[in-house]
Amino acid sequence: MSASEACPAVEVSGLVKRYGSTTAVDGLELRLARGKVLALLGPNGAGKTTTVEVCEGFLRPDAGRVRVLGLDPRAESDKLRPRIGVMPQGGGAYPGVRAGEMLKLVASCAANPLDTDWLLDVLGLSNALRTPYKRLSGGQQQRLSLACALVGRPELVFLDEPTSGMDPQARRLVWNMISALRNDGVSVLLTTHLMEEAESLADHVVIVDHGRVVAEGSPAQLTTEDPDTQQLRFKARPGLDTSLLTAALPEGCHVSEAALGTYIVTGRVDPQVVSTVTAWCAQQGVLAEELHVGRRSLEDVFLELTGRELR
Ligand SMILES: Nc1ncnc2c1ncn2[C@@H]1O[C@H](COP(=O)(O)OP(=O)(O)OP(=O)(O)O)[C@@H](O)[C@H]1O
Repeated sequence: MSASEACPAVEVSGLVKRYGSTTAVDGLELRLARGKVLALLGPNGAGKTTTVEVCEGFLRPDAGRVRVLGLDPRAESDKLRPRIGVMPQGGGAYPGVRAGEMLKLVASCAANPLDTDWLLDVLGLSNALRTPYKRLSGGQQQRLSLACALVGRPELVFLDEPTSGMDPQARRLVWNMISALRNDGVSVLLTTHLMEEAESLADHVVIVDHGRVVAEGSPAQLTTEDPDTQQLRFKARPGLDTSLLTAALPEGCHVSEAALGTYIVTGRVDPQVVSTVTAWCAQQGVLAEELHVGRRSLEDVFLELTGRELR
């Protein structure tokens, strides 16, 4: 294994990036191992795109050290560019260019490109070959952008919100492609607002807020299977007095109405707790529906760490 193959795909330490008086990234640390998928999560404005654009070499950091495939993305961009694929947020193409031409143009810059017809077919774009970029639907533009990121057989791809604006079919197709890339040993750094996307694709999840890492780990580590942090979720009529139910449960259990008519019991959820909850609901004359016992979802963890208020 050569020295550059041994190094992580992405290594970021102490990254700071400011726009005037706004500190978009504030001492961020990140490490993506080779052949793995890392999902960067965070509320709007948390600094995800800025971080990705620094890694891609498009932005100059104000402080910190960034290495991508062992290279400095700005000083060594000529060496790096042929080895990475970039899918920017919101596409980015000359509006009049036809989809097929666009992909062929990008392919012509690669030493050993994938077959463009095959790639367009796989991404369901064969019928849009001659369609100008501006006339493609949002989801088609996203898929073309993904094709452009992949056509040069990159070792590492940056995907900034790859499935935003896609219908469920296209989203699943892209998820399968990302899994296939990982199986082929390609490293993937993606940003997303879809917890399901991060949970099902990522080996490593990094949650950022205000430009800093607030939590990281595998999806399983973040949602932890510790019995003390399991939860029971159920639906029932909105407005139940959760303090009364909490009082009926063993010490350490707590009930909250997380959303209108959705209740969450946290603590050590054992058979006795389930039985107490259903009996208490029966006493109130309400049916506990969609009762589910399990670990916290990634969304629960995300909201706990970053709060519920809008950004
Ligand atoms: N070119 C710019 N000029 C000034 N401020 C900027 C610029 N780009 C980003 N910012 C600010 O930097 C902060 C981080 O933005 P960034 O786009 O990195 O966040 P994000 O996590 O990718 O957000 P989103 O989820 O909404 O895409 C925000 O406060 C944003 O307004």
